[in-house]
Amino acid sequence: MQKLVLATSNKGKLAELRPLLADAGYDLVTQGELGVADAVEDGRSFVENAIIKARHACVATGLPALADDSGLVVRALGGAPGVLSARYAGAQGDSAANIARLLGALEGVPEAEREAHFYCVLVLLRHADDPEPLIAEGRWHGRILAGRRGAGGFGYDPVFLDTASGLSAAEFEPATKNRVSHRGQAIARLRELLGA
Ligand SMILES: O=P(O)(O)OP(=O)(O)OP(=O)(O)OC[C@H]1O[C@@H](n2cnc3c(O)ncnc32)[C@H](O)[C@@H]1O
Ligand SMILES: [Mg+2]
Repeated sequence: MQKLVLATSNKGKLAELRPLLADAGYDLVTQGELGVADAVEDGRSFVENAIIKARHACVATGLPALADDSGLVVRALGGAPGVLSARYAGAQGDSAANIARLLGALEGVPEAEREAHFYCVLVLLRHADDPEPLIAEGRWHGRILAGRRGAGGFGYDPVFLDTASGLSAAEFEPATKNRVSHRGQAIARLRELLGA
C-alpha cells in the first residue's frame, strides 16, 4: 500500500482525517512520526499555506503528502481570524485564548450579524514537484455563539453554532461532525478526485 504523510501537527485534525481517509487506499503516517518539523505558514491564503505544508512534508520525506489548511471566517470581522485562526490571540494553537479574543471582538454584536463559516482546503502532492496537486475544499456555515457550548471537537468548535441542527460543533458526535463539516466536505471531494 502506498504511504501518505499527513502534513499536520494538529491532533484534532488527525482524529478527523484518519477515519475520513480510511479505505482511500493509503497507508497513513503523520509528519510527527517521521520527525518532520512544522512548516512556516507565511502564505496569504489557505490554499497557499496548504501547498507550503504539503511540499515541506514531501521534500522532507520523499513521500506523497496531504496537508489541511483551515480556519474560521467571520463576516462581522471582515473575514478574521481567517488564515491566522491558529494564532489569533498570539500563541500558536491556544484555543482557549483564541476563543476569548473572538468572543471579545464580537461583544455586543447581535445574533443575526454573527454569521461565520469554517473553511478547509486539502492539498495532496504526489511528489515535491507535482505540477497538478489535488486540491479540495469545503465550507461549513453557521454562527458564532455568545459563549462556549459542548465538550467535543477542538479549536473554535465550542463557539460555532450549526444553525441547521441548533448544535454547537463541540456538541456533535465525531462521525456526525465529519459528515457535515468543512473538513468532511473537502475529504469527500478529494476522494472523488482520487477516484477512491
Ligand atoms: O497547520 P497544522 O499543523 O495542520 O495545524 P494548525 O492547528 O496550525 O492548523 P491551521 O494552520 O490550518 O489553523 C487552523 C486553525 O483553525 C481552527 N480550526 C480548523 N478546523 C477546525 C474545526 O474543525 N473546528 C474548530 N476549529 C478549527 C483551529 O483552531 C486550527 O488551529
Ligand atoms: Mg498551522
